[in-house]
Amino acid sequence: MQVRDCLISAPGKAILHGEHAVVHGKVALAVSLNLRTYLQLKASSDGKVSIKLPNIDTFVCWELSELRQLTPCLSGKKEEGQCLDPELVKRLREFMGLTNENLDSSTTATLAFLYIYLSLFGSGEMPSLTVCVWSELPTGAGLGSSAAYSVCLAAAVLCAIGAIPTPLKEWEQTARWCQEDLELINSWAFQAEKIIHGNPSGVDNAVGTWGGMLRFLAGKIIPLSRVPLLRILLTNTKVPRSTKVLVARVKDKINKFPSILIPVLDSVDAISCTCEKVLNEMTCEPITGEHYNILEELIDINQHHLNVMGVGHPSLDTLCQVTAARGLHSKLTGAGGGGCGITLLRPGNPADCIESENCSSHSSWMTSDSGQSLALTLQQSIILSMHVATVERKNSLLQEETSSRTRLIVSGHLPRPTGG
Ligand SMILES: Nc1ncnc2c1ncn2[C@@H]1O[C@H](COP(=O)(O)OP(=O)(O)OP(=O)(O)O)[C@@H](O)[C@H]1O
Ligand SMILES: C[C@@](O)(CCO)CC(=O)[O-]
Ligand SMILES: [Mg+2]
Repeated sequence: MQVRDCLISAPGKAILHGEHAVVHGKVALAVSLNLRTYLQLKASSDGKVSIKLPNIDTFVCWELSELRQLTPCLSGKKEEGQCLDPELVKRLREFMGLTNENLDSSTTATLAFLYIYLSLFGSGEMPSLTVCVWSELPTGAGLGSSAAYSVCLAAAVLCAIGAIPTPLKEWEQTARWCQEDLELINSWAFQAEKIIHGNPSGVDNAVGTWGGMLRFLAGKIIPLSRVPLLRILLTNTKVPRSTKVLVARVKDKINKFPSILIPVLDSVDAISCTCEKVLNEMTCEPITGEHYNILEELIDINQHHLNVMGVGHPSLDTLCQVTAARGLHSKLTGAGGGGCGITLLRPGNPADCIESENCSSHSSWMTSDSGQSLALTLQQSIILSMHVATVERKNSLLQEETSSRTRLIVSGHLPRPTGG
């Protein structure tokens, strides 16, 4: 079987409010970034299936004959991807020789790939192909790298089996899928996220699939079309962490202290709803300092709640302290435990004042892989701007590499990963 080559791209995301609470049925507000993951699928004729994941130093190749042995248990359903097939997961784990639950980056990404490949191709003729995925997103830093990876995988394999069209015409720069196709992509991406996260809410893959800013509640996705211009500083503490571990930690805490933690989750829900209301007001009436006061207080309260849930980290505390000393308010974004934080900037706060300040006294808190100090690392902070105007909504999941018009624009740069 020969599949069609394709190039897919999906965005990362930042969560403004609602991380972790969203896993327990509460509201989250999230927005896509113009930092993206790219996937190239190429047909091959060597009787092998290969994956190249340069960001995580993973290069694996299987004979088709090996993979065929894993297929008899498959139901071959391509219409939906809501529940993981436990039998296939078990076989894959045995095939890969996995015994424990907490897997490294490479194993998790490989497992997610094999799950999607075998679920979708397993009931028919299995094609020989090479998949290469590379990303502008830092891996495991709270910006939805796993979801962007999952969305790309799902879209590419669905295209390859012909379950969704390859809508790209020669003269078009970007491809669009209809709502039904996007829902199918999202549902399979959700499965891949389950392999990576254990118990994801689905918010990250929804943003990766649809882009823009959205409100997410118990699987329901509501695009937010009226959003004011906000500038948000995004800072990577570079402290590695795993979303799966953090989500499990919060669940344990809720089970241990339900009467204490459930009100915290309800409060986070109220924060997301209040934030949404204020953002909406800011598009209808002149923006005042009071709007910013409320947004800042919501950030502070939520950060305290996230600490109570046990997903803070000293590096994030330092981010909050360093920015508070400059009158700015920060919280973690994504799963926490390290990773990235967001800082709300008021219109008068020039970002360069933050970068140019002498931060050497904090040189130990955000030491990067190469031993750079905070002063240097802060230059790797990036400013996000949410656009006021509702630009024409484009699918943020593209089939060709072009700049997409998502609603959160990153100016400045995170380092591009090597090997991409
Ligand atoms: N570019 C990539 N190539 C291959 N695998 C990737 C890539 N990006 C992410 N992954 C997979 O996703 C895992 C990281 O997912 P994780 O959910 O822990 O972090 P995140 O998605 O970046 O943050 P958050 O879930 O808080 O937004 C990696 O360990 C790897 O398995
Ligand atoms: C921590 C979490 O709420 C957000 C991770 O970006 C997990 C999830 O919603 O799946
Ligand atoms: Mg993730």
